[in-house]
Amino acid sequence: MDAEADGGEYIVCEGERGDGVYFIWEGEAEVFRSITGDEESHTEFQLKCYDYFGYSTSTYIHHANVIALSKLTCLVLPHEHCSLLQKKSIWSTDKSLETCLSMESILNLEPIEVDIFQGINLPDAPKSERVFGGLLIGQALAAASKTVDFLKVVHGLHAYFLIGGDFDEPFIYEVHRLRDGKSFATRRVDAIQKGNMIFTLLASFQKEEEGFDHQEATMPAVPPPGMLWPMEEVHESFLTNPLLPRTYRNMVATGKYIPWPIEIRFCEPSTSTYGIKSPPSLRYWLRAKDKLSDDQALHRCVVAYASDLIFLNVSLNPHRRKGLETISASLNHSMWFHRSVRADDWICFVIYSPVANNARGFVSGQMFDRKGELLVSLTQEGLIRKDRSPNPPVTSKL
Ligand SMILES: CCCCCCCCCCCCCC(=O)SCCNC(=O)CCNC(=O)[C@H](O)C(C)(C)COP(=O)(O)OP(=O)(O)OC[C@H]1O[C@@H](n2cnc3c(N)ncnc32)[C@H](O)[C@@H]1OP(=O)(O)O
Repeated sequence: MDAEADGGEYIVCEGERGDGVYFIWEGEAEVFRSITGDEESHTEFQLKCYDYFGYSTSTYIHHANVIALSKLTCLVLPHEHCSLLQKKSIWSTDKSLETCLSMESILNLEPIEVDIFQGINLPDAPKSERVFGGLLIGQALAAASKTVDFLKVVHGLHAYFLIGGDFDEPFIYEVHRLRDGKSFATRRVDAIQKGNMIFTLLASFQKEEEGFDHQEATMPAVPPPGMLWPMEEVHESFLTNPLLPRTYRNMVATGKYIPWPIEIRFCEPSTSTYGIKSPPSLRYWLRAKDKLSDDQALHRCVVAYASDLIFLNVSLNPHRRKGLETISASLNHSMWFHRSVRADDWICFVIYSPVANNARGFVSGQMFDRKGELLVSLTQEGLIRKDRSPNPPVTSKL
């Protein structure tokens, strides 16, 4: 909506309830406050084109009068739409994000001190037995990104998971500025809980630069995501699938299913649930469920988060058999970003495990966009063991 006034007319009056934020589109105005009653008044300053005033919430009362000095046109953003003015990006620490489970809320960090940030495991986020490694990678990378010149984006990262995290304690991310060069910048981020370093990440950032270009890797021929089942439907089918043990089906039926913020579509039916041996490879499409703001740093953090979801367990495929219970935990994780990514568009994750030995599985992966361009290369090494106890309680060592 807009508001108009001629020279000398009041556009807002002191003591009146504010109805939104006013942006001056044309003309000039004067701000003044009454000092005692109506007689004395006191000019504060003048407003010109593109200046703005007013309040974004309906409870505020104007503390000054605004009078048009000439013909004045203001565009008014009513307070009920003022949330549009809030930034939606990992650079914002908007508290309202905590109410909905979007990727931006999961990666949201609170600045505590210079180069120190705090992240949490949202209570309503999906959980497994351990604090999800991808959460630590995504939040630590977000912390590092906040300390780097915005023209530089992450191109490589290497992380180590040192101790299992505690779901109920905040993660404190300490960023160490190792180097700031003209083209590159390097950061180390340590994640601390109760005084213990649980995770550490090294990340290198680079400015965009013209250079040599080739791609030998080719995306395998896979069905497009639109032709494949959403994970939710696969999950529902477990309830009635007679191939699955009854105990497993009961667990699916009674367990609370919390949808992931990442949508996943397997390119071929996954047999891992059935306890059947299969080759050490997997291909699936993934993307963030929510639309993300255009912030390349955010997109890379979301891809980093998602990359740890279904990766290491591919190394268990050739060892699966009925009744075999396993424990697994990511030990380290490396990523190389070759190109810009859009985490809210489909990405094909092609995983292969060339070796497992000494209770460690090794996986390597490639992520392609829908055109077949290689976006990211990844590797991970993780602990894979036969479970010694039927239901091992995984507790934090902090
Ligand atoms: C989108 C939604 C996301 C959220 C949903 C996610 C779902 C998807 C999930 C995706 C998941 C993605 C992947 C992720 O996110 S995994 C999460 C990220 N990774 C980690 O948290 C690993 C952190 N690192 C460590 O915990 C340590 O470095 C480890 C443990 C690796 C080594 O440290 P250490 O050298 O000290 O270890 P240890 O060898 O002495 O053993 C440690 C303990 O384990 C017991 N133990 C040993 N062997 C067995 C056995 N065979 N059966 C049963 N228990 C066994 C053993 O008794 C001992 O306990 P205790 O005696 O000390 O009490």
